[in-house]
Amino acid sequence: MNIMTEKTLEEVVSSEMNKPNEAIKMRGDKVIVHYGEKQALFGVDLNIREHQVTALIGPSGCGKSTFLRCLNRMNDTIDSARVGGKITLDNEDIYDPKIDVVELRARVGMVFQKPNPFPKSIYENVAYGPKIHGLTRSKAELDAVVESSLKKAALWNEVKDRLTESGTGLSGGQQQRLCIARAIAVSPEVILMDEPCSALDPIATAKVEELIDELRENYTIVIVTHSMQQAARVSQRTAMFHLGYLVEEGPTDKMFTNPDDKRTQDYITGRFG
Ligand SMILES: Nc1ncnc2c1ncn2[C@@H]1O[C@H](COP(=O)(O)OP(=O)(O)OP(=O)(O)O)[C@@H](O)[C@H]1O
Repeated sequence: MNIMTEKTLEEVVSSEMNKPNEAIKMRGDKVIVHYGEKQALFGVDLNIREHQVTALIGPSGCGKSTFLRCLNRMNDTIDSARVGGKITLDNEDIYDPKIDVVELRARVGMVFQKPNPFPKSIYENVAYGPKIHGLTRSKAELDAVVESSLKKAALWNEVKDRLTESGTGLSGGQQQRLCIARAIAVSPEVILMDEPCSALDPIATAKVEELIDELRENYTIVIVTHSMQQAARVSQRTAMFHLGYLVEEGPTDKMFTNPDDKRTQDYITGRFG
């Protein structure tokens, strides 16, 4: 009898632990993008789950970066780009005219393919965002934000004695973690990463991948990657794009072992792309 009760409890606990986090942080609804006459996305419906890493995969030119840039309105900076459909953050339409784009980009931060620290000190690179957003009231508070952001980006120990040195003097992998610290410093809710490891060597890549896994606890992450191994290592959900369409989306382990669509199967096994 006791054994039965224990087993039932164990089952309950285990099913609770294995329950996927269903909270939707961002919702893409029939997202369409044109660059001038050329259509790059054809009605993409894709939800981004909170505290999960979503990997966007697919052959070159399929629209992964275009979709990623829609999520914090970076496409606004491209003159020819027109975005249609609807994208929400916590159920709020991010293309609503009332939305302050600067504030949106603080909530939905971005890390680019090539590390792009400002030609300023390591300290200033991280302090810049909190300063312009008025997030801190004293030098001591700003120091604390810089330190905690560098710690969260797993860079503090390597730079704590050289905060006044230029950010551009760091190694590529350190520069990318500095850019992640810079994004974290304004307390984003979502971090977009566009091939963040493509300019890094395998050791720096492993560090950034480890970091991505740790960041998931506090942030929602969307990453564009060409590396199937990377998608499999860091993400919980994977979305496969092809020729501007979302082919399918699902749990990463399923997408890599038993995808529904032949195009996903062909892509992950290297038959095209
Ligand atoms: N700024 C732009 N102006 C015009 N066309 C663009 C622009 N950016 C992207 N495109 C086009 O939109 C389509 C999708 O490009 P996008 O960069 O989103 O694809 P991707 O899947 O991220 O590719 P890659 O893996 O090569 O980075 C491509 O046909 C591309 O040529």
